[in-house]
Amino acid sequence: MSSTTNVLAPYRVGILGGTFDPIHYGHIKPALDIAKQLKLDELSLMPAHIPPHKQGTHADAMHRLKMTELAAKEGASITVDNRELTRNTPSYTVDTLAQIRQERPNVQLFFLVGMDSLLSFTRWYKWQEILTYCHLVVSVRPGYDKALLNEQDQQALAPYFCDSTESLVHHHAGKIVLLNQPSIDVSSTELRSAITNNCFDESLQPKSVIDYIKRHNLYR
Ligand SMILES: Nc1ncnc2c1ncn2[C@@H]1O[C@H](COP(=O)(O)OP(=O)(O)OP(=O)(O)O)[C@@H](O)[C@H]1O
Ligand SMILES: O=C(O)c1ccc[n+]([C@@H]2O[C@H](COP(=O)([O-])O)[C@@H](O)[C@H]2O)c1
Repeated sequence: MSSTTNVLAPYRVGILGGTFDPIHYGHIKPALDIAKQLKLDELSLMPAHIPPHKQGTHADAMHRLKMTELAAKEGASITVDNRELTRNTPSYTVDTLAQIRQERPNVQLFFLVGMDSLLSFTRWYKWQEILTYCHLVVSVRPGYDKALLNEQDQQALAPYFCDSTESLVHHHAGKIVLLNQPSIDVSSTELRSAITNNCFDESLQPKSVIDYIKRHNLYR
């Protein structure tokens, strides 16, 4: 480490929450790109037990966790945080981040989401409180665009948007930053329907996850 770097930079922790039903490269690759771009010290994948905005899940939590653990091996520095699986209430991000913040008061937290999540963010439970714990990092996702935010949401979110990743160092939390990494056109919904038809694609999911799905006959 040079004498001028990192002396004042806070320790940076990135968290990608998701249903991961199943996990795919649209989750992992943008997260790894963001980790590099933002020089994150840690990156964790956090499977949701009861995703607040979804009508249930397809594979049970234990399978989603196992697939997430396999996918985490795709990046040397990725870990899995299973804390939400220990709660039997909706996996509200605000509760999770409040807990993490209590455990680690001094780290800078970055909650990673895709653009589709930004479009619904003002409907998340206590969304303003979420931004007191973390920065929100939004990755591009085919089919979704910031321009699709309605007028009311644009106004609500405007004070939080931040143009440069460099300036994030000056804020402990509370900024929303949009990053422009290569996009990956895949969703768990599309994969589930392909798997039902016995179609698997190693360009969209790690082979280890595909093998797990086959072994446990998931999504049939
Ligand atoms: N292809 C993608 N590119 C960028 N972000 C993505 C992509 N797929 C998912 N994400 C983001 O990852 C997080 C978890 O997504 P989730 O597990 O719901 O996957 P999904 O593919 O959207 O699932 P489903 O199709 O079942 O709704 C969300 O913040 C979502 O915006
Ligand atoms: O807290 C909320 O109200 C909330 C609403 C929607 C999604 N989330 C979180 O956002 C992450 C991605 O959710 P999903 O449904 O796209 O898999 C996951 O960690 C969810 O718990 C959280």
